[in-house]
Amino acid sequence: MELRVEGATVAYANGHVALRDASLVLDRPTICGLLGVNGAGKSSLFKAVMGLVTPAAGTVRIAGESVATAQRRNWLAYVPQAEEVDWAFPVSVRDVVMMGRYGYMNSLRIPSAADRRAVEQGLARVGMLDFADRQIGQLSGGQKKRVFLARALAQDGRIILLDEPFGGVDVTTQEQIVSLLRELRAEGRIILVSTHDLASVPGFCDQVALVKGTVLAAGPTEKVFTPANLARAFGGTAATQAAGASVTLVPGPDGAQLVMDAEGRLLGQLRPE
Ligand SMILES: Nc1ncnc2c1ncn2[C@@H]1O[C@H](COP(=O)(O)OP(=O)(O)OP(=O)(O)O)[C@@H](O)[C@H]1O
Repeated sequence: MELRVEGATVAYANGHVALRDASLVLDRPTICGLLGVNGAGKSSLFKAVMGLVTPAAGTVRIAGESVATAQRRNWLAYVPQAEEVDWAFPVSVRDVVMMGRYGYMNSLRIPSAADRRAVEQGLARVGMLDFADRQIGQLSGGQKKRVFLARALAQDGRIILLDEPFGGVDVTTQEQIVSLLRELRAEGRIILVSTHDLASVPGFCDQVALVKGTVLAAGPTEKVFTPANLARAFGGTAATQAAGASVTLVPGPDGAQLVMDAEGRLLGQLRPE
C-alpha cells in the first residue's frame, strides 16, 4: 500500500485556501502523526485523501490509483472528528459499524453472513460488543470513538485516517486505541492520525507530518519531531515558557527526554551524555 499526496492545494467554496502545495508520501506500514494547530489544514488533508474535497491543484494517488478507485476497492477508512457526526441520528452502534460494510454490498444493502461477522469482530476488537444495540447518542465520548474505529475495522481499510481520536478520551481508552493502531500497522496498514496530544507522539508514531497551511516537514519521528520543527508548526515561543512551569519528561527519540508543559507543548529536549 502507498499513499502519495503531491502538491495538493485545497480551497473551499468561499475562496479560503486551507492547504497549499502539500505533499506527503507514506509507502510502508506506519503510524504517522499529523500535527498542527487548529485550522492548520489537517482535516482538509484528510478530506482530500478521502475524496470529500477535490484538490484545486496537485494529486492524491493510492497504490498508484485514483481516490475514486481506492474508494471502490474499500481501501480507505475514515474515523471522523466527533463534531462531524450527527449523534441524534437514530441508529444503533451495530448499524454504524455495518456502514463500514456498505462498500461490499449490492444496492439493496442486505448484509451477508460475512458482513455480520466483520461487524461483530470489529465491535469485539474495540470492546464494544455489549453496546451493539445502543443508540449511538447514548455513549460516552471514548465509546463513540471506539464505535467509529470498529467501523473502520469492519471495512478492512488498508489506509486508515483518524481525525483526533484522543480528544476527550481517558488514558486507558487512549492506550487501548494506541495498541489497536499498532496491531493494524503490524497487519500492513497505513495509519494517519491527527492529534493535538504532542506528548504521546514519540511513544506511538513512527513518522510525523507537521502541517501549517501546507506540510512543513514529514518523515521519521526522530528526524522531524524536533523542537525547531515544532516551533515552526506551533509558534516560536514554546522554548521560552520553561521558567516556573510544571513540566513532564517524555521519552523521546534516541534516548532523549522531551520536556513538555502541562498542555503537551514541547519546551525542549534533554540529550543523554
Ligand atoms: N468547508 C469549509 N469552508 C471554508 N473554509 C473551511 C472549510 N473547512 C475548513 N475551512 C478552513 O480551512 C482551514 C483549515 O481547516 P481544517 O479543518 O483543515 O484544519 P484542522 O487543522 O483540521 O483544524 P482542527 O485542529 O481545528 O481540526 C481553516 O482556516 C478553516 O476555517
